[in-house]
Amino acid sequence: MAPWGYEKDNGPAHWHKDCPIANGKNQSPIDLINGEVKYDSGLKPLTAKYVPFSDAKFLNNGHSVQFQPSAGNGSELTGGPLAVKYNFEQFHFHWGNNDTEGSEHRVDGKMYPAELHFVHWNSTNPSFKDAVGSGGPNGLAVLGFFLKVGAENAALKPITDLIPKVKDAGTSVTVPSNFDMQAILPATLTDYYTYDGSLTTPPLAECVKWIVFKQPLEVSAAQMEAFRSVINRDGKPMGGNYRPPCPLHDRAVKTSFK
Ligand SMILES: COc1ccc([C@H]2OC(=S)NC2=O)c(OC)c1
Ligand SMILES: [Zn+2]
Repeated sequence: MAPWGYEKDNGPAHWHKDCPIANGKNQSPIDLINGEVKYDSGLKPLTAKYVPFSDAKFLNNGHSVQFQPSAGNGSELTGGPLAVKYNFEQFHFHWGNNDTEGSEHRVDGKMYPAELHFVHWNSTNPSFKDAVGSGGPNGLAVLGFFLKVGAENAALKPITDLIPKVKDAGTSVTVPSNFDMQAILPATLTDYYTYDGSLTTPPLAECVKWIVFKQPLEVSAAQMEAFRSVINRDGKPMGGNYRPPCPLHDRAVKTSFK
């Protein structure tokens, strides 16, 4: 099989050939159906502490654009549905070629123009890679933020301004050390959906505690156009780099809100 992608000949319907777990019972993304979720009063507040990065890269890996600090930077996530501390690893995006599509998760069937994933790994593992392979849904904790078109996102501007420098697959650029990642997050990390799921691209490992926020972040039309100018490893626009929803099977989706 050609390396996996999102085209007709290598897209999500083909992934099971190299990754049989694609047809597993804990796959992501899913459609978050409000009539089927259950409020869980036991969910604690989430705390994310992102410390300034000395050397971080913004890169085009052929299927997304990704912010990646050097390992062991000390940024961490605790609370919510998480039993232990998780270390920040990277954040990246999924988006569409128009405003009606692009997010991986959906809410009552609605897609947003993009979705931002903040990736963290369970600190009881020696590394991110070990956490991915640790088995069970507590290896990674991924915060999912929907993006909708509106006001310019000043916190994401230092990143979206770098996009022209990573237009082509395999390119990367150093991120200015004054980039404040904490500013991207809403002031309080409340109102989220949480469920056990997987990576949304190969290897599709079922190692993710998902935390998807109900309130979308806003980005400007110009910022969305910046994402749509990115080219993938096949030399085509990267937009459309989202997996369609997977069956819920017998999983429960809990909410921190009524
Ligand atoms: C080996 O590391 C990986 C591999 C794939 C993914 C995909 O799974 C989700 S979620 N988004 C993705 O693009 C990943 O993200 C955490 C990390
Ligand atoms: Zn992702």
